[in-house]
Amino acid sequence: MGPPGSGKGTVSARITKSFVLKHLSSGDILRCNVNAQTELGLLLKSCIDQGQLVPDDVMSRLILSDLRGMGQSSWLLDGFPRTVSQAETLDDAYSVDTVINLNVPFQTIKQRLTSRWTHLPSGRVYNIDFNPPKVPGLDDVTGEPLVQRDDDTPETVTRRLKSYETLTEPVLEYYRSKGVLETFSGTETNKIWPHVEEFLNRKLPSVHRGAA
Ligand SMILES: Nc1nc2c(ncn2[C@@H]2O[C@H](COP(=O)(O)OP(=O)(O)O)[C@@H](O)[C@H]2O)c(=O)[nH]1
Ligand SMILES: Nc1ncnc2c1ncn2[C@@H]1O[C@H](COP(=O)(O)OP(=O)(O)O)[C@@H](O)[C@H]1O
Repeated sequence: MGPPGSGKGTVSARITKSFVLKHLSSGDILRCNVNAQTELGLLLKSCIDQGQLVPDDVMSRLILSDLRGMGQSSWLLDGFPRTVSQAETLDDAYSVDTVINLNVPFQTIKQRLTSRWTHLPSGRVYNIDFNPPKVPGLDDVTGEPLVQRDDDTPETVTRRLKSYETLTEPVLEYYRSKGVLETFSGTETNKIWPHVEEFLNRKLPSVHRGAA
C-alpha cells in the first residue's frame, strides 16, 4: 500500500526479483482492460482519467478472478485493496499475511509522477531523474515506446491524492488493528528498499526466498 507514486510498482519489481511471489498490480489490470476497448474498459478509463477509484465491485471481481487463477502460488498485491470494502471482500476469500505501507510525503510524490514514463504492456516504470531508460523514450527490455499516463497530470494527481486520503487511508487503520501493517517511511526508494528487504527476509518462510 501507499499513495499514488509512493513507489509501489518500483518496490514490487524489486520484491519479485528477490522473492518467489507473483505480482498483481490493480492499475496494470485496469489498463489492460482499457486497452482492450471493451464497454467495461471505457467505463474504467473515464474513472481513471478523472482521478477517481473504479467501483469496488468491479475492482474486486477483477482481482479475485486473477487470484483464483494463481493456484497454490503466493502473491503480492500492488494497489489493491484501496477501500475498506475491498479489504473486507479480500478477507472473505483469503487471509493476508502482511501489508507493506510506503509512507512517502505528498510533495515528493507530485514531482515524481509528472516525470513518470510507463511501458504499458508490462507495467515497467521509469523516471527521468531516478531510473531513466537506457534509450530515452524506449523500454529497456522490449525497446517499445514509453508513454506518460493520461492520469499523471498535476491536476489529476491532486485528485488522486485526495481520494487516497478519504478512501484509502482508512484501510491502513483496518490492517493496523489486525496487527499485519508494516510501515516504511522516507523520500527515496533506495533508502526504503533495504528495510523492506530485511523485513521480508525475516517474515517470509524460506520457500519464498531466492531469485524468482
Ligand atoms: N526521484 C525518485 N523517483 C522515484 C523514486 N522511487 C520511484 N520513483 C519514480 O516515481 C514514479 C512513481 O513510482 P511507482 O513505483 O510507479 O509508484 P506507484 O504509483 O506507487 O506504483 C516512477 O516514475 C518511479 O520511477 C525515488 O526514490 N526517487
Ligand atoms: N484498488 C483499486 N480500486 C479502485 N480503483 C483503482 C484501484 N487500483 C487502481 N485503481 C484505479 O487505477 C488508477 C491507477 O492506479 P495505479 O496504477 O495503481 O496508480 P498509482 O500506482 O499511481 O497509484 C487509480 O487512480 C484508480 O483510478
